[in-house]
Amino acid sequence: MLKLESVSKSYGRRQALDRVDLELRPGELVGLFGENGAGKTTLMKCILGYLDHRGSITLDGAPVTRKNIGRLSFATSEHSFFPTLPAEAHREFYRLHFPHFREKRFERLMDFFELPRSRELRRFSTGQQNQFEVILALCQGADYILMDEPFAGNDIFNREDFYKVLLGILEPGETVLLSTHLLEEVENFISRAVLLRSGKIVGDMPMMELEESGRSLMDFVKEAYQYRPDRVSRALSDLAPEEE
Ligand SMILES: Nc1ncnc2c1ncn2[C@@H]1O[C@H](COP(=O)(O)OP(=O)(O)OP(=O)(O)O)[C@@H](O)[C@H]1O
Repeated sequence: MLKLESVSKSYGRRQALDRVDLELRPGELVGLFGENGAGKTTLMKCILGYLDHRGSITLDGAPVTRKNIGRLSFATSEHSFFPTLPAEAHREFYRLHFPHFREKRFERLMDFFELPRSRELRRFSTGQQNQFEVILALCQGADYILMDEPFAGNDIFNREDFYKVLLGILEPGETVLLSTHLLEEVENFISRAVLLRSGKIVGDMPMMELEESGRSLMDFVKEAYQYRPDRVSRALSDLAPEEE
């Protein structure tokens, strides 16, 4: 289990995470939602040890260190691959460095996205780079796969099909934490929804429970955020040019 206890993070005076408690259990597919600046990326970077923070983060009871960091993988739109290497060189690198590298899955996903194996990554389109970033995170052999808006800029056909493929290939013990703004697209993929607002968890709901209550993910997010439908009309009337 990946466990966060009272995790807080500030950038100078700006508090990005405020005493976050969160447990991710093996096999869960968790959607992490929240408005721009809610703290989703910061949360993932704290889990990965990229950022100093207060509070505790443990993997099966042990702090995240060089010893167990390989159990976590990360796909980010900031990209973490080597731009001057082709896909096939990444496959070799991962095979050498990650004992649980999933080579068969790598080949299948490369075929699914129809990515060229011998072209340097910097010559991929942004969408293809995102796809490759996700492939690496899924094939590293990690138990906890963190994905931070992995498909920002990708076309809808690839994204929707991809979530179906993902459901088919994930093994029971693999856990996914996926941050995205595209609620409808992942509604049928995730098993649990976690909502962040101003660095605090304001909602945490198993999708089964949500379905049983007859509400959609969007309903849940709007409730938790106390969404105000009059916000747009108010902003427009405030911003409208004054009459002479
Ligand atoms: N390097 C940084 N320096 C200062 N403030 C930062 C830095 N990174 C993030 N922040 C601030 O921390 C808060 C949380 O940012 P974060 O990027 O984690 O949000 P997010 O939920 O991922 O947003 P988005 O959906 O827009 O990607 C925001 O107020 C942001 O301005």
